[in-house]
Amino acid sequence: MSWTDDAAQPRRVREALGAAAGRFTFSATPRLDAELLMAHALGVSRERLLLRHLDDPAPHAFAALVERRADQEPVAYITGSRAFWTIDLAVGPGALVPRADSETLIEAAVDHFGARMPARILDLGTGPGTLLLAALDQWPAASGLGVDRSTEALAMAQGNAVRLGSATRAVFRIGDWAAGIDERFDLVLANPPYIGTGEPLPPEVRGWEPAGALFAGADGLDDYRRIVPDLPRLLAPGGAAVLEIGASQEAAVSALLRQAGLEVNVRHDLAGHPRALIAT
Ligand SMILES: C[S@@+](CC[C@H](N)C(=O)[O-])C[C@H]1O[C@@H](n2cnc3c(N)ncnc32)[C@H](O)[C@@H]1O
Repeated sequence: MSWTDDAAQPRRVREALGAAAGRFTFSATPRLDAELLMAHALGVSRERLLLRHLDDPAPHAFAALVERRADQEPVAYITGSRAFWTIDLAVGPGALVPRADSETLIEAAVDHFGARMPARILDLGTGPGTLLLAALDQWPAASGLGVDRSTEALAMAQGNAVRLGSATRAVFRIGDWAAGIDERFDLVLANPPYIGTGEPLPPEVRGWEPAGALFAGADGLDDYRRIVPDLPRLLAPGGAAVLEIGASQEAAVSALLRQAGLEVNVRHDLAGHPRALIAT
C-alpha cells in the first residue's frame, strides 16, 4: 500500500507517522525513528515537523525511507546525520553511529575540568570525529588530534570538521591507537570497540555497523589492554583520560587503569549503567 490513500485524498503526515512507527517493532524508538525519517523527507527539523507539518500530505519520498528502516538500517545511515552533544555529525556505513550514551564521556570531562579548559585533546578511535568534534565545540579555544584505523571513518571526520568550522583545530590521522604519538594531552577521550565476539547484538547493529568498531576479542577487553598502558605517557600534568565502557566492564577496566598507576572514577549514563571511567 502506498503512503497516499488515493490521489484525491492523500495520507497526512500524522497518519503516515503512526503507520511507519507500527512497522518498526524491532526498534527501541519506533515513533522517533519515523519522525526523523519524515523530517528528512520534508527537509525540515523534527521540531518544525511536529509544530507545523502534521496535517500536511505525506511526501512520496517517505515510503522508500520507511522500507529501508523496516530492513533495520540505522536511521542515521538513512538520513546521513546524527545529533550528538551540541553538534550534528554526518555519518554513513563505515563509521559507528554516535550513541547518546557516549555523551556521558563529554559530561564527565566537562565536570572534571570545571572552569579550567583542556587545551589539547586526543580522541582514540574517533570514528566520524564524534568525541573530538563535540569537545572542540564545548571548548572553542582547544585543539586536538583524532586517530582511527578506518580511512572511511576518517574521511567522514574530516568532512564533519569542515562543516562544523573546526577544521583548523582538528587533525585526523590514520593510526593504531596511540602508536607513534609522543605528545601529551590535557584530555584523552576513547570509545574503543568493547563487545565480546560472541555477544548477542540486535540485527540493526550487527548487520549494518562496521565490525571493526564493535568487537574486541572474546571478552571485549582487547582494545583496553592495548590503550590503557599508553595513557600515563599521553597525559599532561593535571590531565585526564575518559574511557567509555560496557555496562559490565567497570571492574575489569578499572583494574587495568590502576595497574597503569592511574586513579579511577566512574560516571553513569542516564539509564544508571556505569558508562565512563575517568582516569587521572
Ligand atoms: C566504538 S567506535 C567509536 C567511534 C566514536 N569515537 C564514537 O564514540 O562514536 C570505535 C572506533 O575505534 C576504531 N578502531 C578500532 N580499532 C582501532 C585501532 N587499533 N586503532 C585506532 N582506531 C581503532 C574503529 O574504527 C571505530 O571508529
